[in-house]
Amino acid sequence: MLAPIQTIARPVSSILPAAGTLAAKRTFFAPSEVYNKKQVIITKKTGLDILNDPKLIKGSAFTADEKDRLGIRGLVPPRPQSLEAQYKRCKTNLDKISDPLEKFIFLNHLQNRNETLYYKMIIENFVELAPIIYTPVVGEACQKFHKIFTQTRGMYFSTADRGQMSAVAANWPYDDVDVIVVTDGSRILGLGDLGAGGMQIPIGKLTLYVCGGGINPRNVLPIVLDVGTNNKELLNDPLYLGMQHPRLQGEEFHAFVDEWVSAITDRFPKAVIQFEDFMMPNALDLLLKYKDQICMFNDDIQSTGAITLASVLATMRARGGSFADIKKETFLCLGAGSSGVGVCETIVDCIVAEGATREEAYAQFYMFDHKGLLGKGRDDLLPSQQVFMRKEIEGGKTPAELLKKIKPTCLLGLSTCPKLFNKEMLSFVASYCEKPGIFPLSNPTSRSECTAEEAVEFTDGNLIFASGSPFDPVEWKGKTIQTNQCNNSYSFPGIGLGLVSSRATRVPFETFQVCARVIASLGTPEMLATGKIFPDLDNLRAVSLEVGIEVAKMAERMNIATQFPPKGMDWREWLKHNMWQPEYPHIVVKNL
Ligand SMILES: NC(=O)C1=CN([C@@H]2O[C@H](COP(=O)(O)OP(=O)(O)OC[C@H]3O[C@@H](n4cnc5c(N)ncnc54)[C@H](OP(=O)(O)O)[C@@H]3O)[C@@H](O)[C@H]2O)C=CC1
Ligand SMILES: CC(=O)C(=O)O
Ligand SMILES: [Mg+2]
Repeated sequence: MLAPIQTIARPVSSILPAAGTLAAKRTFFAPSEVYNKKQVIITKKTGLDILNDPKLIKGSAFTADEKDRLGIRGLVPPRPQSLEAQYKRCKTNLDKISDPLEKFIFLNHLQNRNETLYYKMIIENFVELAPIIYTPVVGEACQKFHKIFTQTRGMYFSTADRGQMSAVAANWPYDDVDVIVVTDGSRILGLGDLGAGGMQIPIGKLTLYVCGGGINPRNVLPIVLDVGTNNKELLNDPLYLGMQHPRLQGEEFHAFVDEWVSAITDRFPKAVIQFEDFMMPNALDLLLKYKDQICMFNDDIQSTGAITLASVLATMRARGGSFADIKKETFLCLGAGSSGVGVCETIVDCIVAEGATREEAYAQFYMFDHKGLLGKGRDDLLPSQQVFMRKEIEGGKTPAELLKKIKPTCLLGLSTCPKLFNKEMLSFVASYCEKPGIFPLSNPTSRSECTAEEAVEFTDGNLIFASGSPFDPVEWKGKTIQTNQCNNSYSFPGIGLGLVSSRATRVPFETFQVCARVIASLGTPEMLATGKIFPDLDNLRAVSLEVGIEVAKMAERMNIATQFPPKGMDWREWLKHNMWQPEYPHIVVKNL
């Protein structure tokens, strides 16, 4: 059960523009597929074409009437079975597999065979299967993409398609696309450049959009921009599936992405575009270039910022304080890449909303990269990093050298380097701070800055723990200390639901502030007392609904919404209504 949203000290609406006269702007759009209580698909396909389409197939669940109407009588077993019975058979077979990558491959095949059954499987077993289709196992699947590949999914735009991207975009067979997740595979989790193998990340993220955010799976599109790879092993591997040349850089890279953005927004003007796992500085440069032009955001920079801010705000609550206490925190952040900078900027935005100046807010941060502190004398920093520079301290000093001076109350790990949160650091922080925030956020598990066991042992159980990849709760001195997953998978599905339901034209920075405050308010006092700061992953749909409602309302207040609840419905009802459920559709055959 979720706690009701608490009233927040300073409502985010106060930092947003006042709503205009919205009534005049309402454009009640025509009833669409999701508007029907029963999902209906109209197709011209019949016979084997239906059985070979993962969006249409029902396998043994076709009724006698459907078998006749769709021309498949005799092509499937005679006794109709329910989706429930199919699910049970499939889960029994999945449970026989012990190797995580083999489970991934089984689920991958299921998705390519029968999408409805696949999404039902994930929704019903979210906590168990999210680590398979998402971090950590998806990381291994990306590394081995060219070795385990059997069937294509999504779209690839490569250097061979330059000058023809509109024609390539036209090849996608569905006109309605609500959400696109796109990567160039240059920084996949903390695993580096995996080239075209990065495709599993957009596929996994979109599964979370469907299962966690209720986005219609028929309207999602995973995309790889194949601009080459600098991964030497892949460049020399005869099985590699991507373009075997070095990555485009600089102007050539930007011209490539510009052409793609133009082609894709012409073809799918309603789509929300999530940029994912682009390396620095491209990740930030692309965000800054497109954020005011199209409906896009960068997941690693912005939705990671939202969920990490939520974790920090919820930590304030777990200590018995309020969101405003964030102004008293001291943050030590290991990692100054796209996520490190994005997370810290999102926290700065919140501190400013709580009444501090931007300078005061930046002064609460100590940021490190592999050369040490971003401090005096560092002339190698990007503008996005320079704002976090500590001009009063020599650049390059190590966290260990500065720990006693800075006395951080919150540790952020976005470094891709395992074990950086060591015993010395963790035990010191726990010696003066009540419930320090210990957030090793690097993925997959092998890159985590510490494990949950290490964090609990070295802090003697005095902590709030949230990690990028999942860790089990830890038994400590007769108590169970709860762990949390601070991953953007908690934030982007709800953000997407709100943006799609309101057909927002842009994704303003307020989106991520709204999202963070909603999620930070969801923990009950009982949960917070055990170290649990937000609901478990199996409540993700409920979390996404709350986030989505507030994001849609924000879009309305900011005059960027172009779609509104039909007469008689409020945003809550509208979003609930829009959330896709894993049920077989009614199929109608028409010569289109
Ligand atoms: N939990 C979540 O939801 C999310 C987690 N992440 C994870 O965060 C990690 C970082 O992602 P991202 O920022 O995009 O990656 P980047 O490659 O852009 O940045 C990595 C940063 O870590 C720094 N670094 C490397 N070694 C050390 C070290 N020993 N000490 C301190 N800093 C170090 C790098 O410094 P330098 O440039 O000097 O080498 C760089 O600033 C990844 O593992 C990713 O999976 C990302 C998004 C979401
Ligand atoms: C979670 C995520 O987006 C990442 O690790 O890159
Ligand atoms: Mg990512």
